Amino acid sequence: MLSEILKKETEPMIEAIYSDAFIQGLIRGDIDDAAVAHYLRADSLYLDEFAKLYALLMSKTESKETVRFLMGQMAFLLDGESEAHEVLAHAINRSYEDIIKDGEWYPSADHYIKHMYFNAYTREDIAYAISAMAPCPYVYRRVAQMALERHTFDTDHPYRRWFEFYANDMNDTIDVMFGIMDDAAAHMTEKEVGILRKNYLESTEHERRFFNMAATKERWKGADMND
Ligand SMILES: Cc1ncc(CN)c(N)n1
Repeated sequence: MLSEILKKETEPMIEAIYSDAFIQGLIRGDIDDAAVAHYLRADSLYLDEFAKLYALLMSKTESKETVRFLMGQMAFLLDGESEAHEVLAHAINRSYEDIIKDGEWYPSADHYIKHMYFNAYTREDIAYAISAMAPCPYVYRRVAQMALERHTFDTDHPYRRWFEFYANDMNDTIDVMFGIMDDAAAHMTEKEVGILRKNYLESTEHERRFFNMAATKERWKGADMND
């Protein structure tokens, strides 16, 4: 099945994400506060758009079951992940609202969301957009599982609940997304399946870039000229 192949194929990239500065900083608990704030500013914008992508896909499917899933995901995103974000804001002793009020589309986040929108707007079958979106829950679940398997977090560890949230709350989302991709792949040509695969691999790389963007506090070069 396509999803099983992709899970295996992306495991080295997910190991790399796990070893990179952002996740390791969360695990050690000594990540730079400014990197966490940078991540939250980008991620609040990213999740708002991710929710709107579901709305866009709703208009493209005939399946009521898929519409129900998409609606549930929208509600979850508009509200649900705030729990994970609150953990990060609390760890750096700042209010979430205060951190995100000057959110910006930093380059890597900007590139990532446009990859998803491109697939949602230019292709009729929602499986293409879903293949670009599925690494979003999958990478976080896998990274969180790795962290919880490999480390014992003290109960008062500032980021423990962030890992627990993503290790546990993504299962239904991932199953449905992989189901949509696998069903589509079963009747697609080899070339079309190749696009699903490429979308998925690129998004996994985008996930890595997104964390590194926060760790390095990436900005547009032109933005410095206004400082
Ligand atoms: C960039 C990104 N990717 C994934 C997730 C987890 N839904 C997230 N919050 N942000």
